[in-house]
Amino acid sequence: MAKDEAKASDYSKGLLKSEELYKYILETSVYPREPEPLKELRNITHNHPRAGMATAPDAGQLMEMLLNLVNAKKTIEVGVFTGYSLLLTALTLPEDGKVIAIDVNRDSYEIGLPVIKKAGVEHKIDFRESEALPALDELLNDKGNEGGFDFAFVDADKVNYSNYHERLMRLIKVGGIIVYDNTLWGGSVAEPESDTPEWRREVKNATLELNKKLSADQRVQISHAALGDGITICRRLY
Ligand SMILES: C[S@@+](CC[C@H](N)C(=O)[O-])C[C@H]1O[C@@H](n2cnc3c(N)ncnc32)[C@H](O)[C@@H]1O
Repeated sequence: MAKDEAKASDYSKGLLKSEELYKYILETSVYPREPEPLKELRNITHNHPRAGMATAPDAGQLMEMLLNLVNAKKTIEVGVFTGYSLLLTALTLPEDGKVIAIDVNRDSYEIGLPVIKKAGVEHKIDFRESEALPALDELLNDKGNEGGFDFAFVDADKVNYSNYHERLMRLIKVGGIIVYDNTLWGGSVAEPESDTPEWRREVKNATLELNKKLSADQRVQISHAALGDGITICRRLY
């Protein structure tokens, strides 16, 4: 199989009406423009038993554009795994840009680290092995960090997204962007309770709550996009 041919597992996150359509998007618009280091990291991650956790490449492509649109220089990432979205961020930031990357698990970050080093962008990454809540609170302890970030990407434990939102709303500047991943949770948000297996329900309910909260939050402009597993883009208005 050619390196850029979409693999069966690439479709699992797609919320489109057919796998063919998702394959078409990936092969026409995403893979041909995906930087080489990201391809390499995606291929390494493909063999990981939890490969499905990596950010979908089509969502990544939009994220790259958003980073560019806000001229992001200082960003926060919550949930790194092997580093697909982190490497994408580091490649997009200017030479003097910085991403604070938070994850409880350093081991998976180290799987992608050789690719990050080879790409020459490790100096832009401040990796913090920590639970996200205390790490964000630590950032907030320094008043100078309030409104000090241009962009945040949240892709960790879904049940805490509401808590992350309140902290990130203080850390992100007015006009800055927060992106939440998995806000359609495999499509389960729109299915009857009885169709959702027990193990998915806690996150489904947390996602339903988050989506209502973001919709009602007048401090942000939002776009709930059916990309990857669903992403919600929030732009801080005040
Ligand atoms: C879906 S993966 C992130 C995928 C990543 N964005 C990528 O592109 O590959 C979720 C990550 O969140 C981390 N995580 C889960 N709960 C966390 C928490 N409470 N605080 C910090 N990280 C957490 C996990 O260790 C895991 O690496």
